[in-house]
Amino acid sequence: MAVFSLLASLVTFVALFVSYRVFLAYSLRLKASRHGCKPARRYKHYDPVFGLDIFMQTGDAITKNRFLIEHQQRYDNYGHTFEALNFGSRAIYSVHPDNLRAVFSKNASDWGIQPLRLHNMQPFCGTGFITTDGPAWKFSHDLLKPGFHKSIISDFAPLEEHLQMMLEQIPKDGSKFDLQPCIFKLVRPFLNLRYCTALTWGMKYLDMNTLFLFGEAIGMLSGSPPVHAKGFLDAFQEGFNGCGMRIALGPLKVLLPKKGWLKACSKTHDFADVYVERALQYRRESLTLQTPEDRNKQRTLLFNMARQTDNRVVLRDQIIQAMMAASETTAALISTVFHVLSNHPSVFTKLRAEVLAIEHAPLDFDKLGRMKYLQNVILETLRLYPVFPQNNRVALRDTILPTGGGHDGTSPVLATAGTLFDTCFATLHRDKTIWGADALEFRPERWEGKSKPSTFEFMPFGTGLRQCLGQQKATMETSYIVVRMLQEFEEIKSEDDRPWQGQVALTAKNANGCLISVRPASP
Ligand code: HEM
Repeated sequence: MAVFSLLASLVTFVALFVSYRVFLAYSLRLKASRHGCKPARRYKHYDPVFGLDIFMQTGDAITKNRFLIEHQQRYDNYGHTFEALNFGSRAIYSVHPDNLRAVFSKNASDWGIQPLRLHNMQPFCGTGFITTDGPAWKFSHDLLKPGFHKSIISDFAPLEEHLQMMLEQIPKDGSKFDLQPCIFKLVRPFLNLRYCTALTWGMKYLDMNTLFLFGEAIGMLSGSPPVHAKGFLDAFQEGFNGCGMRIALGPLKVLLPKKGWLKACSKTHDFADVYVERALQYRRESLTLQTPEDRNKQRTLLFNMARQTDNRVVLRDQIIQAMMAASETTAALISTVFHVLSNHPSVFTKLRAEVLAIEHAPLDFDKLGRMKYLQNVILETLRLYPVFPQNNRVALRDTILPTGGGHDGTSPVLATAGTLFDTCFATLHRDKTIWGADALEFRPERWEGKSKPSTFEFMPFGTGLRQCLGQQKATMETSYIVVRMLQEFEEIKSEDDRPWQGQVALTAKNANGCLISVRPASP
């Protein structure tokens, strides 16, 4: 009797569940047809159940530095918008500006990142602007924002100091060298100390971003890291990579070993806690901090957050996430600018003329900002080689993308809650329907005309509420380094015939480095 009643309950449950699913499917279809929605073109999967083939192809493309090419080919084959399976769930791939407007701006509250990231990244970096949506994101954003004020990020003195050390070491006899690792040491937040000590030239242990983030170049200038930083660099990298792997592997992440990763997370926390304690101490003493050195301590991003909260976990989470956001970004941009300049002598000559015209007067934000050709070179570099080439969101509720559906790809597309939206800025920025027939050419002059691309046609720093807070800092530091290098060298020549090949982790840089030779400016 008990078995019978158990069976009956089970059957009722299954019937209710099936009816609910049917009702859901029906109401969704109704909603879709009411808005004229049609499905987008379907990716032809070999695995039609989970779509593991696309996952494997993407992994293979990453290891062969063909990730961006693979994406471009998919869009060439399927058009601006298509759908595919993502571990059995639905994913919509789109580089259509109207869809980007919907996802990043108009209907941005329908889309988020928390369901994708928080559970995968929390042990490493907790809750912050990278891992949350809604009020939690807003809280983090508001904490960070004051730390990016122009008055804080416009001091180029530390950058010049580090640049001088690099300049001393650059071979000036016309021999070829790789500028990329050198630049990465200049502005990269975290240096692999083992790698740096192995280099015979370049600036040792320098770090612009850690200075900005928490006020210390982690032992780089002295050549030995402080005790609390021992092992930190490896731990941070392992923790960060572990987050990326967990997101990429989706449900397969259970296969990843956890113990080592958690240890790396904990090591990263211990390191960050040291700076959090210091920032809180400055907060307590802030009224008595009077000297210029003290005021410098107050210019860090962490101190600016500690002014607003004394919650240690909040501060730790934010500063680790800020380290992640800053990681390799400016360095990748600077290094790519030199790649293009060394490969385009006429651009180099034109830019150098602009640089020489300002003579050696001190450089500041306004002066650099007014150098039109310089800014156009940077924009054009970000167009063809965006540092963040790809981005994604997940639908938090049922919502509609304005285009991409039906045979001609112009009907709206229904995205049900949980649908992944994936876009590729590298493809968007090379779209001939937006940029014209010469879209693949590096031509800074294209930015001189009156008609500028819309925010949804060119978005190297993202757009909408989550737009990059470090944009001005990154572009001004890049401007500064480029101007100073062109003051120092009258020729920067490429020593590499290979094209730029995107090595994509979170950011993209040239897999082949930046092999150049230089000729110092005649006195
Ligand atoms: C060339 C350099 C850089 C590029 C191309 C870049 C790009 C981006 C992009 C595309 C986003 C939006 C992410 C999204 O919508 O999901 C973003 C957000 C952000 N970036 Fe950058 N970034 C750069 C440098 C930096 C630097 C140096 C910092 C300094 C710490 C920084 C801090 C941030 C922050 C805090 C956010 C999140 C803003 C928010 O959600 O409120 N970025 N960045």
